[in-house]
Amino acid sequence: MSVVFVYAKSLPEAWEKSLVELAKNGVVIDTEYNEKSIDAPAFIVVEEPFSEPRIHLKGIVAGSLKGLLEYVDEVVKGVHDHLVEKFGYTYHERLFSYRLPNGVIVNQIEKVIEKLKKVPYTRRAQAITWQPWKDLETEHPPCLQRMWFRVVNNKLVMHVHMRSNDALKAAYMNMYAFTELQKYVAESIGVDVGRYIHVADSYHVYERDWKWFNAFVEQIERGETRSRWKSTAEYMKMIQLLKQ
Ligand SMILES: O=c1ccn([C@H]2C[C@H](O)[C@@H](COP(=O)(O)O)O2)c(=O)[nH]1
Repeated sequence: MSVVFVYAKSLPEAWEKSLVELAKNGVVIDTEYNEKSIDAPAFIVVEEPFSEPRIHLKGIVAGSLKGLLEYVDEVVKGVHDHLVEKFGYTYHERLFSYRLPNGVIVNQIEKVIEKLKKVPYTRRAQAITWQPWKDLETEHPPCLQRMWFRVVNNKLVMHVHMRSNDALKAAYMNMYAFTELQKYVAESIGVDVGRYIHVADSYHVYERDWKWFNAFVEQIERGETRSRWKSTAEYMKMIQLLKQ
């Protein structure tokens, strides 16, 4: 079946398994960037997203090792929201200050936290990014579409829905940052972090990356990539060493 379905304990395990499944089950589909991609819908379950090791060094495709932390600050703290005019959107801006065409601004995450504090089992705690009055026309519409939250057994569960996700060059960093947002919401409610589910309508790898994608998948299957899994403490130490 041409779908990616993954069940894993940790983030590095989930990401690796998703790439193996995509290589096996993906189909070749054209893209709007004049090149082909290998593509499948993906459903990725991460049972304990904060279990260690949580870092996959190969998943950090950001120019620098600390780029992962900068991306977390962008998504959770909004450090790049001042650049929205230039880039069209940031996830933090859409989630924490979603601007309606009439100028009204909605802090969806604050509302999610309020709702879950009142009714932990509500099915209505969600935040969206899509703004059809402009995203249907803009050049770079957001890939993240919706985040859904619920408290189950005193843990905060989060489901994330993306319309499009670069499996090789973005998915790990997306999942890492989104689970940091999950932790932020969990802490605001006063519960632990629970299961994370990542859904992508199109989970893909571009043709230009196929060579190293296939090589990486072979390395995963031979068990050679475990040395790239690091605990958060090890990762922080690596960043400190680079600073010196
Ligand atoms: O958070 C993001 C933002 C972008 N992309 C990737 C997915 C696609 O490869 C590309 C956007 O292209 P379109 O789907 O808009 O054509 O960027 C991600 O994977 N995650």
